[in-house]
This record gives sequence, C-alpha cells and structure tokens, in this order.
Amino acid sequence: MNTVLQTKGLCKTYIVNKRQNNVLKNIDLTIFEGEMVAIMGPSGSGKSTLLYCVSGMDRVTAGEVVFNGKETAKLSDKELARLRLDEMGFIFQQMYMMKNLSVLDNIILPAVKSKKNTESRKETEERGRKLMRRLGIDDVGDNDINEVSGGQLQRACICRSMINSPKMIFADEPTGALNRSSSDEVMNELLSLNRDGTTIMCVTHDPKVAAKCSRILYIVDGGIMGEKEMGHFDGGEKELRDRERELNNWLMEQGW
Ligand SMILES: Nc1ncnc2c1ncn2[C@@H]1O[C@H](COP(=O)(O)OP(=O)(O)OP(=O)(O)O)[C@@H](O)[C@H]1O
Repeated sequence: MNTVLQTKGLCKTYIVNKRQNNVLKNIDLTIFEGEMVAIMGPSGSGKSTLLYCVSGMDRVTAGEVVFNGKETAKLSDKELARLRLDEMGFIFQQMYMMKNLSVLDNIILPAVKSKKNTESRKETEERGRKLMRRLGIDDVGDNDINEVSGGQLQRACICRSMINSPKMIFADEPTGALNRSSSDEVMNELLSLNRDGTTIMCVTHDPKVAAKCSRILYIVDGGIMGEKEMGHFDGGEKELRDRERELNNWLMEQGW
C-alpha cells in the first residue's frame, strides 16, 4: 500500500500569555492510500490541532510531516498553499464559505484559483454542477450561502473539497452540526468518495460516524494512545450494528 501521509516526532506547542502548552507530543503516524481514518479522543486532547498540522493549515513546532512525498516544513507559505489547493480537500465546521458568492461559485472557487486547472469557466461550472447533482443539492447552486440549510451547506463543502480531485480529504467534525439523518447522508457521501479511492482523515466525537471508518486513532493529551483497525465498511445494516458495538466496547477500554 502506498503512503499518503507520514509524520515523525510531530510536536506542536502553543505559547499563550508566555505559558507553553505542548499540545502534540511526538506523534508518529502513517496514513495509507485509500484509508478512512477517524481521530477520536477527549475534548482538548489535540485532535483538531493534529488535523491542522498534518494538512499544512498550521506549522509544526518540531518533527516531520511528509504529504504525498513532500516534506511540508521545507515548503514556503506559497508552496504550501498550492499543495493544499491542488492535492488536499477540506471540510471544516466553520465552513469558510465566502458570503458574497453563490453556492456554486463557492464550490468551484478552488478550481478557479488552481494554476493546474486548464478548463474554461464553463467547463469548471459544469463539473461543479455535476458534483452538486451527485450530492443532491443541484437546485441551490445559485442561492446565497445563507439561503440553504445546514445539511445542504455541509454537502456544498464536500463538493468544494472534491472539486480539484484531491489526494486526501481532511474533515473536522463533518457531521457535527447536523441531525442524524443529514449526518448519515453526509457520511454516506464520504464513504462513497473513499470507495472511489480518496483517502480521508476525519475528526469526530460521534461513534456512529467513526464506526464507518476503516481505522480509529484515539488521542489523549497530545499522544496516540490507542489504535483500532476496523477494515472497510461494506454498507450493510447488520455489519454497521456489529461495528458500532465493537467500537463502543473498545472506546470504553480507552476511557471514553
Ligand atoms: N490557535 C491556538 N492557540 C493556542 N492554543 C490553542 C490553539 N488551538 C488549540 N489550542 C489549544 O490546544 C489544545 C488542543 O486543542 P484542539 O482544538 O486541538 O483539541 P480537540 O481535541 O480538537 O478538542 P475538541 O474535541 O474540544 O474540539 C487545547 O488546550 C487548546 O486550547
């Protein structure tokens, strides 16, 4: 299996009011192509910080992060921004959608900005609309961002994360703000992207979400304290119930 992402001795320290907070401590991690990895752990344990550090949204304090063969610490801010744009997709709860653009324009923005993209605007729009059809939100393309529901907006974020066909998608609580049925729909879309070959790493508090992932990492106090290989989920109801039970037992052992 090919490695997409690898960290060695990753450390992240924040200094707030002259006080040092060692948030991530010596993290060694390897993510293989095609995996769907859930990051779980208590509040404040460093899950989002890990996602930010491995995806180049934030700089590490020490250690190495190699994404798709490139050591991110050695890249300039501009090179890192380009790597994020061309090879990574992001689904973050804060959404980072531009309020003055329509839903479709937000979705295609990463493609419009990418220097790798040689399509005409019309071709990019057509691709954006195709993704929206796939996610069942093709009727809201021309709406403003504040004229759609939370579930529709989250699906728009997934479309946007996909528009440059990224190597890997990073998701921070992708279903956090959604009710159970929207959450299931969003998860099914992520699973389908994963089955098509996109590697996914997602932070979640929800065992129902994590049960659909192929591997779980459990973080406590800035270190990986537990790891569970689940295998890929095949979509069956009974299998899901078994996985949820198995995961809940394991989480209890971790002190969840
Ligand atoms: N930009 C920042 N500046 C200073 N401290 C930060 C910053 N971001 C996070 N922290 C601190 O790092 C620690 C870990 O935060 P992080 O958001 O990674 O945890 P988390 O496990 O994702 O938590 P939660 O489950 O509550 O979202 C916390 O103590 C937090 O206060």
